[in-house]
Amino acid sequence: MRISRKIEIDYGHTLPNSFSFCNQLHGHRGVIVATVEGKMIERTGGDEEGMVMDFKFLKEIMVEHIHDKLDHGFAVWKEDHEDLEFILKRNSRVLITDEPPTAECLAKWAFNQLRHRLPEGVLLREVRWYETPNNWADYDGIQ
Ligand SMILES: Nc1nc2c(c(=O)[nH]1)N=C([C@H](O)[C@H](O)COP(=O)(O)OP(=O)(O)OP(=O)(O)O)CN2
Repeated sequence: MRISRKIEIDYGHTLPNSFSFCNQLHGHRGVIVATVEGKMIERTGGDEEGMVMDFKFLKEIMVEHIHDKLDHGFAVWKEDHEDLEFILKRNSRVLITDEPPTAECLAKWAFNQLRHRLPEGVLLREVRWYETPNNWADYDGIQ
């Protein structure tokens, strides 16, 4: 059985090598959907009976490890020295990425933020990162 939880964050980024306006400092309303898989809990009378895991706990993990790291912050590529220097002076919430902070990169980052933080028996299957309502990336831990 698979269940999914969505959170939304506001963040800035830039793709300095992009030929389009994506090379500007700009912001997005990011939507992140985590899909987890497990068996429905059968403990009779338990508070998670009939659930893979409580949506509430999945939300808490996503808020702590994704929202609270990037909401109202800025994602900057470690090789983008000029912007990195400016953003580190200006912002207290900065996510420094190994690759340009595309939707693909951020989906992978979010997946790795969650993968080892789920309850026993619950597997993270996929993270979907919407950069805009029309553009998104899916990462399943493999490619
Ligand atoms: N594979 C990727 N391509 C692009 C990425 C990305 O992360 N991965 N990012 C961008 C830009 O940052 C930008 O946010 C996308 O802009 P745009 O295509 O204009 O998005 P819209 O949804 O506003 O476009 P509509 O045409 O209005 O749907 C570029 N490429």
